[in-house]
Amino acid sequence: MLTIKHFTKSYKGGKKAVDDLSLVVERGDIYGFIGHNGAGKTTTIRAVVGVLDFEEGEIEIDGISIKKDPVACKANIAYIPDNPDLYDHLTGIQYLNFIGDLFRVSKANRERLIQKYSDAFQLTANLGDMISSYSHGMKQKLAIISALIHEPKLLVLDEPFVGLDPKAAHTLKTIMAELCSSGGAIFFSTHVLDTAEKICNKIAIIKAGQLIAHGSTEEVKGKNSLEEVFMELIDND
Ligand SMILES: Nc1ncnc2c1ncn2[C@@H]1O[C@H](COP(=O)(O)OP(=O)(O)OP(=O)(O)O)[C@@H](O)[C@H]1O
Repeated sequence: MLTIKHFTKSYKGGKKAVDDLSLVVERGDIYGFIGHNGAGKTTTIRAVVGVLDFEEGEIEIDGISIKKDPVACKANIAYIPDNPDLYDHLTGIQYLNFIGDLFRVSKANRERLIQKYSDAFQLTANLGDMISSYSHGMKQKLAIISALIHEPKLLVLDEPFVGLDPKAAHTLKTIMAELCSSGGAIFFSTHVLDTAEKICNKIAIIKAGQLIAHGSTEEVKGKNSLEEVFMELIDND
């Protein structure tokens, strides 16, 4: 579903933010991407979803290069950034319809999916309100719903649990599991290690731009907790 081969990215004037990173996300995977602040998670994620240029390496979605055919790739991806920038002057429902138009979602599917996900996130009553009146968590929920209405094969999320209340976090976990059991895949960054340990079948740990562990959650953590393994790997130079 997602193949990253030797991805390397340097920002202007800086050292390598990500150095020779390779990993594969397969259909059905909930793949957690963890690392300390500044490790290179957002850089990798932004390159995967085609909003950040890169010179070295290759990224493919379902065998299609994100560099060569970004439009075809983006049709299959939904991306929720860590701080979604929504249009404040629209209402929630106007925004969802705007995204639905962009991805050419049929009227029937759009209505069904908006209903399903806004009910699940308890946002239905607020869809007629201006986004400018939403709390941070409500904006986060709207961004998640907008990502789901075009039924992406690959859902890419940057820190999705930040700002969500416990019920919304639980709803998101359920939706993530649903998407993967119906043949989709998820690649997401998080600092919430116990959630990653519980819901991910695969984990990658990045440190200072380099992948220092990746594989099935059992392989990566062994008999320890993910937090213990993470602390040990991050502290060892
Ligand atoms: N636009 C930019 N210009 C220059 N350097 C950048 C830019 N964006 C990120 N960096 C640098 O690249 C490195 C990786 O940053 P990145 O945002 O990918 O980390 P992260 O793992 O997502 O961190 P966090 O957990 O804090 O969100 C850091 O050293 C950061 O300072």
